[in-house]
Formats: sequence, C-alpha cells, structure tokens
Amino acid sequence: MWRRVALLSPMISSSSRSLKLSQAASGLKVGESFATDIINQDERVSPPKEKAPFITFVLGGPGSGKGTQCEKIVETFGLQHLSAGDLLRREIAMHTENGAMILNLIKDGKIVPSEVTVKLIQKELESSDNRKFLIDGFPRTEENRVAFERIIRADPDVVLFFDCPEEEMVKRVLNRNQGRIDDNITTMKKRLKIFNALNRPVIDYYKNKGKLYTINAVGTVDDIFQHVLPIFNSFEQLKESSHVNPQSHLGSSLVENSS
Ligand SMILES: Nc1ncnc2c1ncn2[C@@H]1O[C@H](COP(=O)(O)OP(=O)(O)OP(=O)(O)O)[C@@H](O)[C@H]1O
Ligand SMILES: Nc1ccn([C@@H]2O[C@H](COP(=O)(O)O)[C@@H](O)[C@H]2O)c(=O)n1
Ligand SMILES: [Mg+2]
Repeated sequence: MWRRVALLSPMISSSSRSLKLSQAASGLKVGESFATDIINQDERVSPPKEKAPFITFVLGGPGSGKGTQCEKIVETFGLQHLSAGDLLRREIAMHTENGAMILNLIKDGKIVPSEVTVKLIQKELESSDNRKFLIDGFPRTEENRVAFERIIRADPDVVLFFDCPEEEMVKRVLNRNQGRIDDNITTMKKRLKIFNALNRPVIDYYKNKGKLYTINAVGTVDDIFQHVLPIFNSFEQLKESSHVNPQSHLGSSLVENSS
C-alpha cells in the first residue's frame, strides 16, 4: 500500500530513512500530503513523486442539477463524488456531536460553519484511494473557500457552475420527493437568497481566476451532460481512467469558459 508522507528527506539519514518515514507518515493531514513524496511500505524503494489530486468544485443553485450531473460524470470519468450536503446529512443521521446543530441550519437553509464542512471533506479525501474528486455543493461561501485553502491546502483544477433560472430550480426541488427536510417552498426561498448573496461571489472569484465553466442547466439531463463532456475530455489525466470512451460521446461546444 502507498502511504503519503511529507517532504522529510532533509531530516532523514539514508540508513534509517524508510523506518523514520513510515513513523512520520501517520498523523499527516491532506494538505501536507499534497506537496509530498510517497513511500511504498511493502518494497521500501525510492518513492516516485505522487501527483496532486484532481479537484473539481461543482456549484449551482439549489435544484440546478449538480448531484444529477455528478452521477453522470462519475459513470464516465471515474471521479469520486463528495457531496457536501450529503456529508452533512450523514452527520444528522448518525447523531454525531454536530448533528443537531447541522439539522437546525439545514432546516433554515443556512450555511454550516466552514470548519465543520471542510473537516468532513478532508476525512473523505484522506481515506480515498481515488485521486480525482468532484466536490459538490462546495464552496458555498467565501468563508468555505478560504477554509478549504487553509485546511486542505489545495486549489480546484476545474469549477463547474450549473446556471439555472430560479423558477426552474423551485420546480425541480418541489418535485424532488426524496424526503429532504429543506425541500419546501419556505426553505427554498431562503436557500435562493443565500445562494445569491453568498455563492455568487465565489463564482465570480473563480471566473476571475479563469477556472470557471458555466453550463446552461436547462434542458434534459442528457443534453446538459453533452455540455459537460468536452470540459472533462480536455484533461488528459481524466481520460486515462474513464470508464467508457468519452470521445465516443459527441460533446457539444456550448460551454462557456468564463475566463
Ligand atoms: N435537467 C433536468 N431536468 C429536469 N429535472 C432535473 C434535471 N436535472 C435534475 N433534475 C431533477 O431535479 C431535482 C434536483 O436535482 P439535483 O438533486 O441533481 O439538484 P442539486 O443541484 O444537487 O440540488 P441541491 O443543491 O438541492 O442538492 C431532482 O429531482 C432531479 O432528478
Ligand atoms: N458547503 C455547504 C453545503 C451544504 N450546506 C448545507 O446543506 C444544505 C443542503 O446542501 P445541498 O448541497 O445538498 O443542497 C444547504 O442548504 C446548507 O444548509 C452547507 O452549509 N455548506
Ligand atoms: Mg445535490
């Protein structure tokens, strides 16, 4: 098994390098490991450089179709889907120490403190063997974004923004029928307000950085996915692990890279 360790070479003599590396390896955080060396614990050989993980943030208003499109991206390109909302709902279901606080905030369409959400994401990133992630519904606020940079010490490679009119989002959420406590008109109105006030600045931030891909989220699920395909097709490292031949899909060029 490959374990990630920080750049420790200067503090390690050649004879005891493997042992000290493996001792030091436990207790590392994801952010530390992103600029790291690795060691093969079975073979004790010189480690090759580990590539930084490929991170996609998936943004869009409530009901814009983020989760639906993420499922299709996973099927085609093999990324791991981490939905911030699902991670938070799991805390509620498991009655963890933050569960009750999270429930109250979600009921009211409010944003959970960034530290809590980022730590949940961090756990998933660190325990995964996948190196390609779709982080859905995150960052929701500038505070979320800054906390991710501080704790995880990584930047997204791609930011998708599913752009959908409010009327359509309301219709979809009210028809979702998955028993979500926030799928009602009162909470939906609050969520839309929060989206416009707090998520829009994050979208603008990535637009200015040239990382934002704005996708028209109106149409059938398959039509919309046709706009997503060419984005991921343009990254060589994603083609390597694709489950189907993404080239066989006719990705349209209706995507706007808003840089
Ligand atoms: N293109 C589409 N056309 C019609 N309905 C859609 C489309 N995409 C998704 N839906 C439906 O709309 C609802 C909301 O979609 P989804 O859960 O993917 O949105 P979301 O952006 O993840 O929302 P949230 O932020 O609330 O989690 C679901 O019931 C889904 O099946
Ligand atoms: N970064 C986030 C993401 C979500 N929340 C809370 O969860 C609710 C549901 O999120 P979905 O992505 O599943 O729509 C959302 O309204 C927030 O209350 C959060 O706080 N921070
Ligand atoms: Mg969702």
